Amino acid sequence: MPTGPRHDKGRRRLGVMGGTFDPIHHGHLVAAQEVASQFHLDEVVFVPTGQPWQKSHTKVSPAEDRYLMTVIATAENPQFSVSRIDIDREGLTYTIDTLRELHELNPDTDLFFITGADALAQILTWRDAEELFSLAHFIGVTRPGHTLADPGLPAGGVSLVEVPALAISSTDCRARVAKGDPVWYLVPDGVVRYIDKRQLYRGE
Ligand SMILES: Nc1ncnc2c1ncn2[C@@H]1O[C@H](COP(=O)(O)OP(=O)(O)OP(=O)(O)O)[C@@H](O)[C@H]1O
Ligand SMILES: O=C(O)c1ccc[n+]([C@@H]2O[C@H](COP(=O)([O-])O)[C@@H](O)[C@H]2O)c1
Repeated sequence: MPTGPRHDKGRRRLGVMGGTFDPIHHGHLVAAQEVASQFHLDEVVFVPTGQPWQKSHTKVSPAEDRYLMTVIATAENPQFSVSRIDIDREGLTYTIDTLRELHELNPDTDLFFITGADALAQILTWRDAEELFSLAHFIGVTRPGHTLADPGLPAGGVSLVEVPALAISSTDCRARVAKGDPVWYLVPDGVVRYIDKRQLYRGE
């Protein structure tokens, strides 16, 4: 039984998974896959942030490393792709710019922005919040430790989706690497090797 909005024949359905992806982990991949399946998406494009303004107090790895880890993690899935639009845009990253650009690049396409329950709860603080809902349908996915509650967003503009719980966060992955603990099976194998090769998260 489809749970997504009405499927308009002839229009492509593109999922957009934005994130810092420092590093990308299996929680992100499972969330994207589950939404793609429930909403009958043709493709999900992962969009690593350039400079996430709400993480300005946190040290973020170089965009090129986060982009390459996202490419490695998604390479085997024909339904997944990765976009450079946020990391190639100058200045701070705002989702309104991401969606405007994707909208122009993809005519005859409905956009579905996939985000965690924690991020969705903050969406009214995002830049040009009202216009966001005219550009995409927003899908909030469950995340262990965060309650999936409707934060009073425009009716019809938001869906909430249960995804199989994976208690993984990028923060925890970085802390594990810094301590010398393994991240095998929390992130894809190629990402473990990339972190090792580039010596990411050591000494943090
Ligand atoms: N385990 C998970 N299950 C479901 N959604 C997740 C999970 N981890 C992250 N997300 C969602 O994916 C999106 C991108 O996440 P992000 O790149 O910030 O990863 P993160 O694990 O939240 O990172 P950090 O711990 O550094 O804040 C966010 O909307 C976030 O809520
Ligand atoms: O546009 C905004 O103002 C805005 C504020 C905070 C987060 N976002 C987007 O939400 C997505 C998840 O962000 P994060 O920080 O949880 O990785 C990512 O695509 C960010 O660009 C967007």
